Amino acid sequence: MISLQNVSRTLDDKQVLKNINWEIHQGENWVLFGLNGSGKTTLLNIITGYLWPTTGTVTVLGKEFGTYPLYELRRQIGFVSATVDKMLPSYDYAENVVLSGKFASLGLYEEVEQKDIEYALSLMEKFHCQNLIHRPIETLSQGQKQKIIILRALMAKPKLLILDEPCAGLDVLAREQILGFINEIGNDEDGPALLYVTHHVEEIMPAFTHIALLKDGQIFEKGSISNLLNDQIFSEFLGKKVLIEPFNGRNYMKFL
Ligand SMILES: Nc1ncnc2c1ncn2[C@@H]1O[C@H](COP(=O)(O)OP(=O)(O)OP(=O)(O)O)[C@@H](O)[C@H]1O
Repeated sequence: MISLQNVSRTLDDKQVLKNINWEIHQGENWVLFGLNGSGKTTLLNIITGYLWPTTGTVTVLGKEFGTYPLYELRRQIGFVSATVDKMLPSYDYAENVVLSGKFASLGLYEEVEQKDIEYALSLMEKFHCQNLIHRPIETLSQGQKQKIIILRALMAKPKLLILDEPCAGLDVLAREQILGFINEIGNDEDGPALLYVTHHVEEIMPAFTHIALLKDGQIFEKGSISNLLNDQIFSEFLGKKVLIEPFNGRNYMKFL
């Protein structure tokens, strides 16, 4: 799905990413875990083709960057961040925003086909959002808006869905709702591979299989969550003694 080989990136004389080697295969759901300033955004910008690496090669969905039209690739990659909701058309209905994912717009400005409408509604039903049908966006809670934005990304049937801190700014209840929602998408056999960016251990849901720990622009460790999500690795990664406590399929971190 994604292959980064010896990827480095310099911005204004600062080496922001250093020699990143990372492979994401079909059937894997990854967490990209890093503290502020570790290089997560820069890495995502490289994966989505908005930034070019200074050195190294990037292959996404089997296509090496530079050899294939980027807009074709981007259509197959869904992207959700915490800030997209600010751009939502407030008077439009939720289902129209979902539908607009087909056209890579945020509201509906194009002619739609019946089959697209049916697919949008089926997505809303499949992921338990039928109660949001016919609701103007301005009447939705922050968590409900985020669900609509995620469904909008699914509308284009992406092979890869990147979720860049999608729970940032949500209250604890809305966050739990969204995490459950994302977990369901991650468990869906017909769904896209997920790449979830966070710096919160408790957001790592059971559907995630792998984790890459990014520190100072370098991959500190990467591999299966069962091997890496533990006291020793996280204490070394953070440079502070921490305890990772599993509970009910999730993990919680405490500083000692
Ligand atoms: N245009 C730029 N010029 C110089 N340095 C930059 C530039 N953009 C980012 N950086 C630096 O590169 C490092 C990585 O930034 P990046 O935004 O990728 O990190 P991040 O992990 O996404 O951080 P956060 O979680 O705070 O958003 C930071 O130290 C940042 O200050």
